[in-house]
Amino acid sequence: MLFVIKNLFGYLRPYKFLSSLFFLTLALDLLFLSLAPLSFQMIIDRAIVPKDMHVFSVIMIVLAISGFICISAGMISDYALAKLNARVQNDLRQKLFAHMQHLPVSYFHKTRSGELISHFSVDLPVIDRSLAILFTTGIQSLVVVTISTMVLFYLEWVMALCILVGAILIFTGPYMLGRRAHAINAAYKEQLAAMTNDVQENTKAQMVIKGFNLQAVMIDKFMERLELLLVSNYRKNLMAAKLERIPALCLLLINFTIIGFGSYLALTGRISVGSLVAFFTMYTSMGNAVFNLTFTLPLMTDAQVSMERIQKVLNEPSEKVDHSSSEQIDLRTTEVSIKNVTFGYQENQLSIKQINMQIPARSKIAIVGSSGSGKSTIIQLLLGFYQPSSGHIEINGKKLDERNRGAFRNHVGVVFQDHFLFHGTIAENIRLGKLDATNDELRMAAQQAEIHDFIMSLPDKYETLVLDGGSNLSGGQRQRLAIARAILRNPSLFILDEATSALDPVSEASINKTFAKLSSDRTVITVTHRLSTITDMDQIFVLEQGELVEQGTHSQLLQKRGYYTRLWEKQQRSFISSHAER
Ligand SMILES: Nc1ncnc2c1ncn2[C@@H]1O[C@H](COP(=O)(O)OP(=O)(O)OP(=O)(O)O)[C@@H](O)[C@H]1O
Repeated sequence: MLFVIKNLFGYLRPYKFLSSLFFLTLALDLLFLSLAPLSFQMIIDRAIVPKDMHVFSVIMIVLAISGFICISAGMISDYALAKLNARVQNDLRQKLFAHMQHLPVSYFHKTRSGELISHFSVDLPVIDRSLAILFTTGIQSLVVVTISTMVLFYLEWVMALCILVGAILIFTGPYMLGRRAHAINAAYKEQLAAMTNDVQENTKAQMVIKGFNLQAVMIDKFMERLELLLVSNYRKNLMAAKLERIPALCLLLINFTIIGFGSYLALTGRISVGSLVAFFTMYTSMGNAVFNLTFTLPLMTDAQVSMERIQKVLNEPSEKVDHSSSEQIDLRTTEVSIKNVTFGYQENQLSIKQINMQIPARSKIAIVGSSGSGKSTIIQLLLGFYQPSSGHIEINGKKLDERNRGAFRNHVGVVFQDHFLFHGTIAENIRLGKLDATNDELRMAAQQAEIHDFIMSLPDKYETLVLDGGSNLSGGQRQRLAIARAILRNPSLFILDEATSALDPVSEASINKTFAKLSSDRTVITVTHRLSTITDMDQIFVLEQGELVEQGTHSQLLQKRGYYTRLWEKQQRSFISSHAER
C-alpha cells in the first residue's frame, strides 16, 4: 500500500497547484463529514432535552453554513481530482510511449508485442482507477477513521479502545495475505498479456490461417490459453473476495461488541443518551469508512503489480541516441569499415564470425549469400541496432559506438525487407523520410520510386488512406512507397535490405537504374538474393554461415569459380528453365 501511495504522490508532483487545491478542499469536505455526527449530541443534550429553541436555531444555522461550505469544497475537489487524474494518465502514457521509442531494437525482438500493448490496455487503466479511488474513497475513509477515532476517545475512551483494537484486527488478515495476493495478481496479468499477444498475432495471421484452414487449430490453441487464464482469473477473484470478506467479518464482530457494550453503559447511566446516539452515529460512519478502506485493498495490490510492470519497462536502458546533437557526418567523402566483427543474438550461437569489409565512399557494394548466412545481421549492426560482441564498425574513420547514432541515422536511407507502412495517407507515409519535405519533393521521390503514376490513378491520390501495415496495397506497391520514403530522405548512404524483392524483374531493373543514377555520389549497400541485379557493383561480399567466404567484382568472383560461381550458375539455370517452360 505504501508503495502505491508513494508512487501516486510521485505522479502528482508536477501539479503542485492542482494537488494543493484538491487536498485543501478535500480536507474541508472531510472535516465537516467527520464532525457532523457530533451535532446529534449537541441537538439532543443542549437543545431537545432542555427544550432550548435558541440553541436549536444556532445549531441549525451553523449546520447549514457548514453544509454549504462542505458541498462547495467537495465540488471543487471533484474538479481538481478529475483534472489531476487525466493529467497523470496522460503523463504516464506519454512517458511509457516515449521511452519505448528509445528502447533498443533488441528489446522488441525479445519482448512479445502483446505484452507492451497490455501495459497500455491493462496496467494504465488500473493505475487510473487506483488514483481515483485512493484519493476519494481511500483518503476520505482514512480521514473519517482518524477524526472519528479521536472524537470517540473524547466521548467514551473504553469503547473507543475496543474499536481501535478491532480496526487493527481488520487489517491484519489482508496484510498477511498481501504477498500471496501480489503473486496471484502478477500471474493473472502475465496471462492477460499473453492472451492479448495471441489475439494480436491471430489478427495479423488471418491470411495464413484461412489459407491453411487453421481456424479449428487456432480456436483449440486459444482455448488452452483461456484455460490458463480462467484458473488465474479465478484465483485472482477469490483472493480479492478474501481480502474483502475477512475485514467484513471482523467488522461484524466489533459491531456486536460495541452495540452491546454501549447500550450497557447507557442502561447503567454511565453515559448520556445524547452521547450514546452521537457515539453510535460516529461509529457507524467510521464503520462505513473502514469497510470502504477494505474495498480498496484488492485494488492496491492490483495497482502495485501494474506500477511494477510499468516501472520495469521504464527501467529498461535506452538506446544511446542523441537526436539533438549536431554531429556532422558526410559519407560522400568517407567510408564504412567493418573490422573483425563477431556477433551472436544468443551468446552460444554466432551469426557473424570475424567479418571484415571495407566500403569506400561513393562505392556500390552488395552482400550476398544463402538464407540465414548473416546478411541482414550485418545491416542491423551497421545501423547500431546491436553491438558486436568483438570487433567494431567505423563510420568516417570513427567507431560507430562513439558516434551519435541519431545523427548517423539521419544520413541513412534504409529500405528493409519488412518495409512497414503506417495507418495514414500515402503522402504521410512517404513524408516520414523527410518531415519538412515539400509536395514537389514528395512527388519527385514517388516518381523516382516509380509509384507516382499509380498514386495519381487512385481516387484520393496522395491522400489515399493506407491501412495498417499497408494491407490495401500490393507487395510491390508497398515496397515502392518504402523506396520513395528512403529516396526523399536524400541520404548519403543507402542501405537496401532486399529492397526490391517484391518487384517483378523488369520493375526491379528499372528501380535499380534509378538507384544507380541517384547514387552517383553516395554509398550504397545492397543485400540481395538476385545476383543478376548486382553484376555491375564495385564490390560483392559473399557470406556463408556467418563467414565472409569471397569478395570481389562479379567478373572476379566468376573467375574464382568458387561459392559465388555456384550460386550464380544455379540462379542462371533456374532462370533459363523458368523461361523455357513459358
Ligand atoms: N532477432 C534474432 N534473434 C535470434 N536469432 C536471429 C535473429 N535474427 C536473425 N537470427 C539468426 O541469425 C542468423 C542470420 O540471420 P540473418 O537474418 O542475418 O540472415 P540473412 O542472411 O539475412 O537471411 P535471409 O536471406 O533469409 O534474410 C540466422 O541463423 C538467424 O536464425
